[in-house]
Amino acid sequence: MTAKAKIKLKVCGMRLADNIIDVSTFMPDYMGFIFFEDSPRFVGEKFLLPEELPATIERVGVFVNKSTERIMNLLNGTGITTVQLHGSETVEQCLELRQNGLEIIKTFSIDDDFNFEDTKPYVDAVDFFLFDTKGKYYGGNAKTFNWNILTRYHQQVPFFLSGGLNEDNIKDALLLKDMNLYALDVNSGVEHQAGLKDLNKIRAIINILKTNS
Ligand SMILES: O=C(O)c1ccccc1N[C@@H]1O[C@H](COP(=O)(O)O)[C@@H](O)[C@H]1O
Repeated sequence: MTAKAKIKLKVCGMRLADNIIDVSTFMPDYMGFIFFEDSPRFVGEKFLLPEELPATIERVGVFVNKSTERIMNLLNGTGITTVQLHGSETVEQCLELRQNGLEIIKTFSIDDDFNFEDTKPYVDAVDFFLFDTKGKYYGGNAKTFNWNILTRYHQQVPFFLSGGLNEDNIKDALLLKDMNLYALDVNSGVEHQAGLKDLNKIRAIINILKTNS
């Protein structure tokens, strides 16, 4: 019998060097950096990661409807090799970015009417899906969706779960682990203010993950 893999943690929306280093002491599996100008968590045009950031923490660039050329330019010199595509990016663009050596996380915004057939064309073009709550904003809506909808998911591609995750609901999110859940993605639910993460909330989440997965 093979042991089930531990559910991974991604802390997204990081932008301030000191806060990045402080959060890195908890060793989340992934950290996300938002390259979307309209977000309060936008990292800015000339973003560079602090050199002290441990190499074992995977870095993810989050983009919304940017061209491949623009994504490659923005990532140049950052060392980021995974992208989270959080808009209506096509299968063709996912393949193109893969050909440029990037790992692909493709987001789908979920509401009660979401049809998981829409994810099928992407199966061979991405590494992971990310299921986030459909809301007013592209991301960072701070709301959960009805996770029961995931029973309709075909489970071919491992997925990140996001949308309003926090220390009060993360234990329930872990109950999805038999559905090809790969990682939990926290953002606004662990903040003092947009882009500034609360270390106590991160610590609480790490402890819940340690004792429940
Ligand atoms: O956080 C943002 O401002 C943002 C803007 C544009 C695209 C994605 C964004 N964040 C992503 O949204 C989800 C859910 O966040 P939350 O937990 O509901 O705050 C998460 O994957 C972030 O990466």
